[in-house]
Amino acid sequence: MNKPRPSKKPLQKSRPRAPRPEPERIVDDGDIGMNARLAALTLIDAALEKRTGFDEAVTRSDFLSLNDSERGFARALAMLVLRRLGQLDYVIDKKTQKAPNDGVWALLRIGLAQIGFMQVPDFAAVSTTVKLAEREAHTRPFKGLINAILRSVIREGGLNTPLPSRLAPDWLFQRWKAAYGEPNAEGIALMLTEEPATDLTFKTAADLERLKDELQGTPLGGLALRSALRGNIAEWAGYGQGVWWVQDAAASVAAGLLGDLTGKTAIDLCAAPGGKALQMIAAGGDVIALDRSRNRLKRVEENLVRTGLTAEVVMGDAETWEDTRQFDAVLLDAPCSATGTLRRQPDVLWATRPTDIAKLADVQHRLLDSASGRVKPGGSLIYCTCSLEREEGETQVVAFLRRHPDFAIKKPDDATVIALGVPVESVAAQGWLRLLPHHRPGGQDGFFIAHLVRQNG
Ligand SMILES: C[S@@+](CC[C@H](N)C(=O)[O-])C[C@H]1O[C@@H](n2cnc3c(N)ncnc32)[C@H](O)[C@@H]1O
Repeated sequence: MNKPRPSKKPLQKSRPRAPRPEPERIVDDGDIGMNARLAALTLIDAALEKRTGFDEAVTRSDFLSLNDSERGFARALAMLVLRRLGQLDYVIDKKTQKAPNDGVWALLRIGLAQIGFMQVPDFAAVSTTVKLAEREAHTRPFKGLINAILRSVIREGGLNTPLPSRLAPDWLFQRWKAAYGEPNAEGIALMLTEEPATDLTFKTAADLERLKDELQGTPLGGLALRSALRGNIAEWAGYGQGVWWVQDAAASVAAGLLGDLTGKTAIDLCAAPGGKALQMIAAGGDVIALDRSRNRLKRVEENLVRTGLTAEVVMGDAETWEDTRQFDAVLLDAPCSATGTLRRQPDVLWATRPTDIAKLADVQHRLLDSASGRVKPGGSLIYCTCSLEREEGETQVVAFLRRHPDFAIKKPDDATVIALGVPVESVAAQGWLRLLPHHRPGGQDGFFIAHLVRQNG
């Protein structure tokens, strides 16, 4: 099993224990049982193995053969472990003299997560974890140890909270510290433990105004609204009418920078599932939504049908797509490490390796070069990634401007920043936006966004 657990090095001093957080919504007194917990262990293993591991594991037949409540519980437990991995590993590290084997470590993680953060009675969390330990030869001898550790945490009233630097993978924390300074790195790492709210982007301001109370929403600027609702979004007001779609507030800024696109042509070169393309259409643009993934393009089609918006949908590779048209607006929301989505995808954060960032930066470089040729003179190129890594943002744009002196950065003016609800600390002196997850109260996806304009002539 591939796991980023800490070594037995001297521990940092812990902070005072935080109040016990709100438990997850799924309740289990042990009835959901062993299958769900075994499935959670499998999901966690898969998630730590590779970046797409979690998403693949939830579509496998063994997972799908579970009943609804087992699947729900397994998913919630696995996600919770991944969100709290740094904290859980910190506690296990503190409670053990010698690092236990991988199987014992994995069981302790799920046992502690249930005790610390789920509405599972403590006795059920302990007994199911011990029963799982009985099943395997390499964990059976450690039943007593598991029982003792879980009970000691219960006696202490919950889990100790480590310093923020222990919440995220150390190598990423060190990068963030080097890029943005320690307080920002800590702010980012703390966001990992937050369950994000659902942000919606509206077709029109009138729709947002009409539905904001029913959706228990807080307007975030532009056409974005943060809803306090939970549960099935298909049952929320306005979903059936297609007047909004789910999109993080920070993500909505990228297309928002293009403003009114009436009478203009636009292309989203990496369009699926379509959030930014829908925004460009709603802003009046004549839009092409291009993506190389047939499956993901189905989501674009579904979103277009539901919202009643229209675009030319094209399956193709943005780098090599042979089409000589040039556009008033080109949006490149490039494939990236997605470290900025840590609140929504903690699994991706733990499975990312430094080599992934270098490989993705190379792809982004090529996509940017190709995208530049598709911009009309005087037109706009929006480059964005939901990554916190400079190689996928700042460094990329600085190098691009050196290769393409016919482009310049357009810094958003104050009125645009205010209208789109961009936190002021997210606007860099160089003119690009570096939206960090903790810049917005309640959090947001981390994004890098640059508006590049091709000079005329
Ligand atoms: C970050 S997502 C895009 C999100 C989208 N812009 C939105 O707002 O909903 C990146 C997308 O890029 C697509 N992609 C990756 N490499 C590509 C390529 N070379 N050409 C076209 N699409 C690509 C992926 O299939 C994925 O759908």
